Amino acid sequence: MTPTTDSRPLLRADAVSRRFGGLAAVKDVSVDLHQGQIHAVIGTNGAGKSTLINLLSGEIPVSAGRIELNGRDITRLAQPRRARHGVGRSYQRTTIFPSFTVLENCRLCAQAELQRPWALWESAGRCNQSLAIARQALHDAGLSDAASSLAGSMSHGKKRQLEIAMCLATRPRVLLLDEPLAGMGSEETERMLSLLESLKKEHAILLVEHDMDAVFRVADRITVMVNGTVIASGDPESIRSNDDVKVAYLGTH
Ligand SMILES: Nc1ncnc2c1ncn2[C@@H]1O[C@H](COP(=O)(O)OP(=O)(O)OP(=O)(O)O)[C@@H](O)[C@H]1O
Repeated sequence: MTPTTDSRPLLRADAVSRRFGGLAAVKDVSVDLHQGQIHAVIGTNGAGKSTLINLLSGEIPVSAGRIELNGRDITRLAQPRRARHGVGRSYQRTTIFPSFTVLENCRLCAQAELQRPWALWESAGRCNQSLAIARQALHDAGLSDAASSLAGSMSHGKKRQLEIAMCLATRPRVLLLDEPLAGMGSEETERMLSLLESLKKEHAILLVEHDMDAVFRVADRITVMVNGTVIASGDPESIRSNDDVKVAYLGTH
């Protein structure tokens, strides 16, 4: 069920901006992420979408604006602390450890979140808590059957699924997903879209994605960025019929 917009957002960005020298990569952008919703951010190359994710995840600091998680100001928290408070992210490029098994990849993420860095390399069997979390993450990401496969030997689509599982192993409440469908075939895309639909029940999801068919199918809300600014935000129907969006992004009148 899609929540009403007056329910409290899990993550809220209020007029965030980020400059790189003379370039305003993100300008006064506000977005709300609610549990039960997929909020897609679309825009042309260089529009500022990945920078926005980096600002929300804490990878880079804002130049201006405020970010709240569940009503709490997290603007000044660095990425590791935001992650511990429930902000998880995936990256545009695959970030798995290819020579480890699928389960080990997830266990390392779970262990990092449990803050036992001194135990990072101990055998999986001895670390029951992180192992249980990792197995749950694999289950939620639909990868239980691949637990003992070498991560590097899997298909591109399964690797992207593993990245989601690794993110889930940090037990986030918010998922910031940067192009999870990139490079996928149609079958892999379908599997990922079903996964996103099931994950939104328990999470607030921000989806940056270039595959417009997919975005318009799964998004509950869409924000359109051009040159660092938001030109439109609303439900998919209102975005599809928005004249500014048609001209600036979809390329039609
Ligand atoms: N670390 C950085 N230093 C300087 N400029 C940057 C940095 N990161 C991003 N930019 C610039 O900020 C602008 C926005 O980049 P960003 O990667 O956020 O766009 P995007 O919408 O994610 O693009 P794409 O769809 O191609 O991934 C671009 O002009 C980019 O060159």
